[in-house]
Amino acid sequence: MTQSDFAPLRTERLTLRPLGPADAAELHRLINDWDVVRWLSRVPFPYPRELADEWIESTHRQRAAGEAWHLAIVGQEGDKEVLVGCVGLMRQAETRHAELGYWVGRRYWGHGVAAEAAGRLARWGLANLDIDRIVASVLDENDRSAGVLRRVGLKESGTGEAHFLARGGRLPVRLFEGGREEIAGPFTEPEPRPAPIAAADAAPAAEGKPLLLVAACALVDIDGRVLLARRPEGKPMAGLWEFPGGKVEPGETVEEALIRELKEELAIDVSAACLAPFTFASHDAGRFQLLMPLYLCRRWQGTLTATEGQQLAWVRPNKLSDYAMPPADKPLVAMLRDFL
Ligand SMILES: Nc1nc2c([nH]c(=O)n2[C@@H]2O[C@H](COP(=O)(O)OP(=O)(O)OP(=O)(O)O)[C@@H](O)[C@H]2O)c(=O)[nH]1
Repeated sequence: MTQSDFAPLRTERLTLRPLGPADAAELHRLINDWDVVRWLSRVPFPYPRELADEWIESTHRQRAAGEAWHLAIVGQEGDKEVLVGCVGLMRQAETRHAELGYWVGRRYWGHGVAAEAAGRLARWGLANLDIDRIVASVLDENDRSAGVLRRVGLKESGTGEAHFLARGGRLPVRLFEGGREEIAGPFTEPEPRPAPIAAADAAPAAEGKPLLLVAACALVDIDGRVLLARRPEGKPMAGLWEFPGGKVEPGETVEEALIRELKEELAIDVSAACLAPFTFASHDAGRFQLLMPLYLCRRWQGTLTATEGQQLAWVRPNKLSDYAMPPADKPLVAMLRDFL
């Protein structure tokens, strides 16, 4: 198996990448340590050397099957890359959540490595997998790991019990969970720009909040399917599906903004004559009021390309509600379904 089926995730100090056979010896050296294993539920102690090879092999199968993403946490010591620990996400398809797990070799404790790696993988998962929540559990007295989960953005949600292989029995655990908003950042834009409606007699937005004007478009293909684009990691609400479009910049008309955004995001040329006003969303997004005209467009020129690396999906109108979308879009989906 190659390591190239997954592009490494980077943080300020770390790289998260698939494990390879060459990691087995070092992984074994780091994890065959009671101070590490005593906190982990599925790991035996002592840890047999062959298990490192078998487990690494299994991580590739699980990733290929879309079940789990176990990655090496790699740091830098001088100019040398060193294995520091492992971090993983295990997906539960039915409940749309994934379980987060991690461990760090004892000599790397105390540097915030676990939170940096776990936070990065959790945000990646919410942006790229079909999940809405991250869950985790820690052994009751494992305050250090509870602190890591809090730093990632998870909240304590209850208690339970889990089997701890190395301890030979069931022990009490604390349960944690968090959603997109807690882990990947608030649903609202970090700093709302001033409303592009500058005229003195423009209607004030609700509760005097700034108005954010966003132009969006439902592109419809000859089979009547609608194009959705997935918000990439790093943007607010990463992982949610939306209609292509974006903020209207000062001095632009809504149509000009949409034509620009469709060119930037999808590399297609659309003329204003092909943009049919359809409906709009008006949504209280916290610190600002979102006003989003939605256009329909059935004709464009050029080959549709995801220029920002975003995932795209052509979706039948009756399947639109299977896609997790921002709250403002929900009423639009129902209207599109009825109309198309
Ligand atoms: N394009 C688009 N934006 C939507 C939809 N629904 C929805 O709530 N929004 C919100 O409208 C705003 C659009 O911002 P954006 O970040 O896509 O705009 P942009 O392309 O100008 O982004 P930029 O600031 O990264 O350049 C975001 O707050 C986004 O969450 C939708 O269906 N399509």
